[in-house]
Amino acid sequence: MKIAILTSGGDAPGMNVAIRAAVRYGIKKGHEIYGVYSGYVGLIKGDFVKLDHKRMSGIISMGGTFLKTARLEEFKDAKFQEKAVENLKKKGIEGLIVIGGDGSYRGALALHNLGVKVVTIPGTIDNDIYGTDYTLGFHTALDTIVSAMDKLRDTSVSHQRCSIIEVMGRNCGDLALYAAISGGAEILVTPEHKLSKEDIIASLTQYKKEDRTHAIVVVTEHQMDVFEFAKEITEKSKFTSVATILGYVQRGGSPSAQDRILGTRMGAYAIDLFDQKISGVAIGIENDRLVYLPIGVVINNKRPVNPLYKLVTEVS
Ligand SMILES: Nc1ncnc2c1ncn2[C@@H]1O[C@H](COP(=O)(O)OP(=O)(O)OP(=O)(O)O)[C@@H](O)[C@H]1O
Ligand SMILES: O=P(O)(O)OC[C@H]1O[C@](O)(CO)[C@@H](O)[C@@H]1O
Ligand SMILES: [Mg+2]
Repeated sequence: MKIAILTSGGDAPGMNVAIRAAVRYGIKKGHEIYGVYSGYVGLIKGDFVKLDHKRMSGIISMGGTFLKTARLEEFKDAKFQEKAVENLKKKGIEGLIVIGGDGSYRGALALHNLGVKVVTIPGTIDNDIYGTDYTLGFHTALDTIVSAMDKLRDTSVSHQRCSIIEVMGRNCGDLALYAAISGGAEILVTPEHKLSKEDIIASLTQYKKEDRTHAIVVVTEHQMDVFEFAKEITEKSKFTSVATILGYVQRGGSPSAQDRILGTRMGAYAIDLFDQKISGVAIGIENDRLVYLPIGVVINNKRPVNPLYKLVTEVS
């Protein structure tokens, strides 16, 4: 069978690993594997490249995605989706592996509904996809955040400051939550765990009275203007505060061993699913076992609130 593979949405460390596994395992299983450049952009342009074992050499340790990625608003339009199907048909490609986040999954479902055999792999640092404990790239991004937090802690302690750290995650607080636990943050603000500014300032005022030398506040993006809030904390709590937005550094870097294993397992599993004539599904990992669910189910469900939230308050 001819199978194409693309990466879409924000890049995530581990995407290359999943491509590598799907290509090498897929070829061993007798398939022809094609890469599509720049996600859905390449699909509507017919920008395909045949991939072989050798082309995968060396990419296991590379961050980003060698196939490039894109966000393409127009892909919500049926006209462009039909063009993509036409281009796949022209090449005789029957199967498509989409590696991306929830938005990319919507495009994948549209293609599945138009008759393409699609399997999706959760590739996003945000960990915001239903039906999987972890998305590919989440753990590497988390490691990057924790290493930055350790550095920020050093300077916070030296200057006896409060450090506010804004991390990515879009509408999901998992990066902030796991970072708060791993980096020993005092306060955590996420979409699932909102705290009022007054409550945060009251806690920091109390910490200052207790003579704590520093404090770390981790905040998911889009929750507040962290620079303005740092000024407000400094004025009201007397705990001198500085804000750092970690930004795109969180999306880059060599995938962690954990993401390499996850990417390899998921890439190979996608091929196994095609071989079992299963498609229209999203791959996930639950309790360390590979699983799959219909893409529509994954898109239409929200992840339950993470039970780890309890831990943050208990150990801060
Ligand atoms: N409803 C939809 N129908 C068809 N295609 C869609 C739809 N929503 C999103 N897409 C396609 O998927 C692309 C990626 O979506 P989005 O920007 O939400 O990123 P993502 O895949 O969720 O990844 P991340 O959140 O990690 O950046 C969009 O630019 C668009 O091309
Ligand atoms: O690259 P862009 O389009 O600015 O996207 C940023 C968004 O992408 C993500 O990094 C996920 O890939 C989110 O955490 C963030 O909100
Ligand atoms: Mg998304």
